[in-house]
Amino acid sequence: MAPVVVKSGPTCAVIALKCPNIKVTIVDLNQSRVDAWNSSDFALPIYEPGLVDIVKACRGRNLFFSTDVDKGIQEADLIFVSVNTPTKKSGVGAGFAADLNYVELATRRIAAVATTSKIVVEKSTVPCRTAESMRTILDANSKKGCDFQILSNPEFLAEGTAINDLLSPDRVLIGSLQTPEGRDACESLANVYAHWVPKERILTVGLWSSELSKLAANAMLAQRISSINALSAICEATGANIDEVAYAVGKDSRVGPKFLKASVGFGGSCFQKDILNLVYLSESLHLPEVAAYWKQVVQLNEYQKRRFSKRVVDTLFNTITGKKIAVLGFAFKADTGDTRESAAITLIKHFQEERARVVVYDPQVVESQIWMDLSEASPDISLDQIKKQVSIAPSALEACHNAEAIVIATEWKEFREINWELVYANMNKPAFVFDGRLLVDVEKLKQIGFKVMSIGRGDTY
Ligand SMILES: NC(=O)C1=CN([C@@H]2O[C@H](COP(=O)(O)OP(=O)(O)OC[C@H]3O[C@@H](n4cnc5c(N)ncnc54)[C@H](O)[C@@H]3O)[C@@H](O)[C@H]2O)C=CC1
Ligand SMILES: O=C(O)[C@H]1O[C@H](OP(=O)(O)OP(=O)(O)OC[C@H]2O[C@@H](n3ccc(=O)[nH]c3=O)[C@H](O)[C@@H]2O)[C@H](O)[C@@H](O)[C@@H]1O
Repeated sequence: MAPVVVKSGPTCAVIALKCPNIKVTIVDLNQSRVDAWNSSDFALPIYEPGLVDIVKACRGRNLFFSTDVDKGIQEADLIFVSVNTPTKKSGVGAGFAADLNYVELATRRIAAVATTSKIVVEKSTVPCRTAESMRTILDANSKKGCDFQILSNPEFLAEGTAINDLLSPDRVLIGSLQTPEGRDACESLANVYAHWVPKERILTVGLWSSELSKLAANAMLAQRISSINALSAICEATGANIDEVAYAVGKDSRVGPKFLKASVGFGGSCFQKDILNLVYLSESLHLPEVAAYWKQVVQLNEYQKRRFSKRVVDTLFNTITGKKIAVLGFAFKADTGDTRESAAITLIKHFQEERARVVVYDPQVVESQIWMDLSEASPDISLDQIKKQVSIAPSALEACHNAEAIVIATEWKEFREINWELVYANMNKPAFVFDGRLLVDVEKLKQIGFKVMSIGRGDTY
């Protein structure tokens, strides 16, 4: 069997690793990304722990990367469509609905060039019933004798832990039409995963349930973070400690301990996008109360970021104008170079508005990405103007030099291991640490002399 993949590097690299008898070709229109996947020094387009070893083991054996989309489609029996589905920026549903243009274009291309029957797998996160639109396009445009079966197979990996998530998934979900042909297609895909995933973890359901389950899973994960972040505000006002509250609540097996870490706000390319998508779906279905419920998860997240920035300003004697603030971390979480919807972008924008001087350090995010994100966040300000206020440091130590305050925006492990005595010696006094990730040892830093403010702790100053 020869699946071809429209994008989705980590997933398909793991399929190639675990299924040496399957030829996997990842096709992407983006030449520079494909060049990076094929680069001789394995400088891959994304940073993901463990990925490079898999690509080293499989590339050229049964894993190939190409921009020749048409050839990839023609050779494949199984096609994963994993193109981007961002939030629409204009037109009907702008700011909420998913932009399905890339999915539609990829589907039309499959219909146009396929000369044999295929199983087309919807891997992108999409609104409920998108598979129906894909089937309509394929049926209306296919050649005689070409039959297309559409499956939904949502991706549940998280960035930074993608390889582990893929190697030992909690579940693999496959949705299909409940027709004999639909069930056969479902079994073919299940057989691919069965190379390494225990059978009881491969769940097969109807198409629409599968599509909705993906949005539901992300919405419920993000809802837990907004719930704990809402409680963090109460902790700060009362002297309770959010880590202790999360621990106590998470011990109830009905709640569970995961995804209860209070933070400066969730980021990443999917949580906000997928919840807004769910909000739009609910509104389209004339369910305004349901829409309002999910919308609040995103609104609370915005509030959390604003609340944190305000606490910085309030604590620094109500003004940060001209003060140097070191922002440690720019990625939306640790162990990734991805910055999409990162809380750091919003915080820096707030600090810019207060006319502070900001120095950023992140161990993985490249400089050009930081400048691009900050420019996009402040479209009315030129990059030259931004660079007068913001600079990028090559290490955490240098970022903190002569700063009045440190803001921890990403939970990189190396920030836990900083030489805090040295950092303190080189800072202006009083030296403040604002921990947006509950990362530092508060007591240790206080002993050194720092004034420490943690999310969800009112007693740490
Ligand atoms: N990034 C993640 O960790 C996860 C992403 N997802 C979902 O997977 C989908 C893809 O997400 P990302 O990989 O983050 O997006 P991305 O924006 O990083 O990559 C999408 C790629 O698709 C390519 N592309 C677009 N149209 C194409 C076409 N017609 N033919 C060939 N290539 C085409 C683009 O050049 C781009 O490189 C989204 O629906 C997202 O919600 C789901 C779970 C996890
Ligand atoms: O659809 C997707 O794209 C993916 O979205 C998330 O994965 P991801 O965004 O990569 O990373 P998460 O670990 O979920 O973190 C998201 C954000 O929440 C924050 N977070 C996470 C957990 C927590 O307890 N507290 C918290 O603030 C993280 O720092 C990060 O900013 C989901 O966890 C994946 O299951 C899903 O496949």
